Amino acid sequence: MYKLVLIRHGESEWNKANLFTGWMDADLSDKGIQEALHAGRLLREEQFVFDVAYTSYLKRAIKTLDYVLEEMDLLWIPVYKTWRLNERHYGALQGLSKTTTAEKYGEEQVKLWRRSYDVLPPALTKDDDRNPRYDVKYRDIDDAFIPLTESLKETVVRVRDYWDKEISPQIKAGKKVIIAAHGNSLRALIKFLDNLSSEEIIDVNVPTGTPLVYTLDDQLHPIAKYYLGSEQHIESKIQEVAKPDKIME
Ligand SMILES: Cc1ccc(S(=O)(=O)Nc2cc3c(c(O)c2O)C(=O)c2ccccc2C3=O)cc1
Repeated sequence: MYKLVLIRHGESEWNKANLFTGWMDADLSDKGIQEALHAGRLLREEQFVFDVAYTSYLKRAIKTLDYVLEEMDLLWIPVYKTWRLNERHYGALQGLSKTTTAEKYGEEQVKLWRRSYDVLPPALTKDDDRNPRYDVKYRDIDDAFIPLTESLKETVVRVRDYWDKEISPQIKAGKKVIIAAHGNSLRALIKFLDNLSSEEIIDVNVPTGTPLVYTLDDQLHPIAKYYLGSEQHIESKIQEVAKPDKIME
């Protein structure tokens, strides 16, 4: 049996402004920093220990992990950063507000996108300065892997690829793993971990800054999972992300 801990980054400045973020590298808000510190304290109090950590190339997840590991006095463990754990790419919606999105694309289109698993938002054009190709973080990545838009379906493919090749062998080797990532990259992981359909995953929404603890069997199938924290705290975090105008990223 193995334990695996997942944590969605704390609130970012763009979450606070309610803007589509995706691969834009928004920083944590003060509230997001406090969420990360609180998660680290909870994990320390429950005497969790990790041997290795994974996160994305985006600072809101990297810093969440850093604050958690600092609270646990585990800044010394290996941390692997990968674009494959990045948030879902929202294409040309990145940077838009709820009002602008509805004005530009209409309420009906927004309703369709919200409940879809494989519908692509409008793509960035190659010359758009938001194209990850122009970001030094992704300079070593083949053009074929650089997204100009993604649906959750594409996010599942890249997250599963990394899970199968890098993370699951470490867990099977007995390493205690924590993954700090994003709303949709964690939904992608949960989809195949829990063997959920593309309809079931639409309603899954991971609270921010709240450790999700999995117990996995020898084949890495979930036996149990629970959120760490007081019942009241967990309920309030679940309510926070359940609000209809909160994007799941
Ligand atoms: C920045 C922002 C835009 C729209 C909203 S919303 O109140 O309409 N709720 C909403 C909207 C969406 C989404 C959503 O979860 C949501 O709550 C999406 O998941 C989504 C996924 C891919 C493309 C578009 C969307 C989407 O427009 C909230 C915040």
